[in-house]
Amino acid sequence: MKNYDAIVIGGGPAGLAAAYNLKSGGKSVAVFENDLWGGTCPNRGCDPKKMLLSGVEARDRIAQLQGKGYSDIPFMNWRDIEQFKETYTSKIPSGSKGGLDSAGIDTFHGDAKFISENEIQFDNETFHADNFVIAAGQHPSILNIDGSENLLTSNEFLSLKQMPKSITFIGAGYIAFELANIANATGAEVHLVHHNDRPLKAFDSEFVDDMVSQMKSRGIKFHFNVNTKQVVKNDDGYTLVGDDFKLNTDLIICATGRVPSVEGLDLDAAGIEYSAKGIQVNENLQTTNKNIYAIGDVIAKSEPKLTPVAGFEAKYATDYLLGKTKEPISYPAVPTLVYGSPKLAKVGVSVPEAEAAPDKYKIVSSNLTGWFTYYRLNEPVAKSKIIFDKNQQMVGATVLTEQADELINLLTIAIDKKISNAEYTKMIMGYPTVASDLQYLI
Ligand SMILES: Cc1cc2nc3c(=O)[nH]c(=O)nc-3n(C[C@H](O)[C@H](O)[C@H](O)COP(=O)(O)OP(=O)(O)OC[C@H]3O[C@@H](n4cnc5c(N)ncnc54)[C@H](O)[C@@H]3O)c2cc1C
Ligand SMILES: NC(=O)c1ccc[n+]([C@@H]2O[C@H](COP(=O)([O-])OP(=O)(O)OC[C@H]3O[C@@H](n4cnc5c(N)ncnc54)[C@H](O)[C@@H]3O)[C@@H](O)[C@H]2O)c1
Repeated sequence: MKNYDAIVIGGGPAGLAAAYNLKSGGKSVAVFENDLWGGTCPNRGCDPKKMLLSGVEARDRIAQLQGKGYSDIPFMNWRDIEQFKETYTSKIPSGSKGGLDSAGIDTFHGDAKFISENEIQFDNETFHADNFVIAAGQHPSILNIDGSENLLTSNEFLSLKQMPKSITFIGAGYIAFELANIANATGAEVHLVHHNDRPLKAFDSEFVDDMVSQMKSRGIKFHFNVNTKQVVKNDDGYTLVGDDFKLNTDLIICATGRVPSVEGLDLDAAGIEYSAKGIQVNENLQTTNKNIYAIGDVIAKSEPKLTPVAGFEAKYATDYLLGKTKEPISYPAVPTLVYGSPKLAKVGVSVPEAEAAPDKYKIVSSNLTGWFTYYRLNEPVAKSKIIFDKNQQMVGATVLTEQADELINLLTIAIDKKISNAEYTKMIMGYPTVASDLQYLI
């Protein structure tokens, strides 16, 4: 039997951050990973996606400057950019494991399962620990339909060796929008099939409609209110079948959500309760077994399932475990972003929330296309909705622009640190930039 102070299950952003914090807190630590060291974000999520987006952004810039210095819109060469992405992702697993080795954290690769409240079994050996941290993340869900074996997921899309002539995404959430936009920049025929007519349902519908219009203008074909019933393989691709709907396509990516990776862990043996939404945790991120914590995408929570949230929870849970805090977890404002063309982002109080409580909130809508920062890039759409409380303090924002990824972070700082307009104007920002515009937004 092997003994550790703490065992972490999952070597993604949450698990790695937890392991390092526990080790630097003086604990003996082991991490178990059953797939790629580094987890979803750097191997099959945020980072490879955003590397591919670099090419889309370059193309968008050129497209916006037609007749203003440029006269052709090049397609993105998929094989080249995919290989560029690979130069980054191929080093992640060894780099992630190497970091743990150098820190003196033991690593084990393969499947482990709980056999009691404080033991797991791995390779016919029993491992005991005083505490466990479960950070097993999520994996893509696949529709339960006839022909589901013909569906691929974001995992395979991000490493396709060749972009097919036509590609179809089922779903209209973050993944479908982001990957459809990338495929479109290569010149592929792109379809997006959705079971209702409310894509990106967590976002302001007016801005989503603008984003859909932009993507349509680039040639992406949206098929709303189509309930996918079956996928049939044929000689030269697949047919997606819905009620009164048929679509022939070369490849189909299922992007209908992600599910917690709990199967195989035998959580019941450790007294840990969970549901289809994830592992149940309390305000200290303890599971129903108080010695076992769960963090990151694998937990059932209302906060968005994102890398920085996973890291925040890892720091909190392990600080709590180390006795560094006794407070319940308290999340700061969490920005969320859809990396399309343009990018859509929100933080804090949402537009529907503000609309439902006009006595509490004021919404200031701005068309930013004429503002210098956006005008110089000739952005076709750039808009913001900033939400203020009764004290004129900004409490929420939704923005739609190519530069939303930078803008939303500045707005997040202002919301989180309660920076007023008067305070902001006391600072000097580099000009002309997204940051220097902020004094006119908040
Ligand atoms: C296509 C895509 C794009 C994304 N883009 C963004 C983005 O732009 N920004 C953002 O913030 N977030 C993004 N995300 C979400 C982000 O990747 C996750 O929120 C983040 O990776 C969560 O970290 P985690 O450590 O909780 O889980 P993961 O990163 O999923 O890590 C969990 C690890 O546990 C391992 N594991 C699972 N079961 C076991 C087991 N039984 N034993 C041992 N190991 C196990 C898994 O193999 C995995 O390595 C994206 C996700 C996807 C899929
Ligand atoms: N930029 C980012 O931060 C980013 C990017 C990608 C993924 N992520 C993370 O990954 C998670 C999963 O992303 P996702 O896009 O798979 O999930 P999602 O929950 O954002 O979207 C799933 C979509 O599939 C639709 N859907 C469900 N069942 C369907 C069906 N039967 N037919 C057609 N459509 C159906 C849903 O209505 C929804 O629009 C996100 O919630 C987020 O946490 C984040």
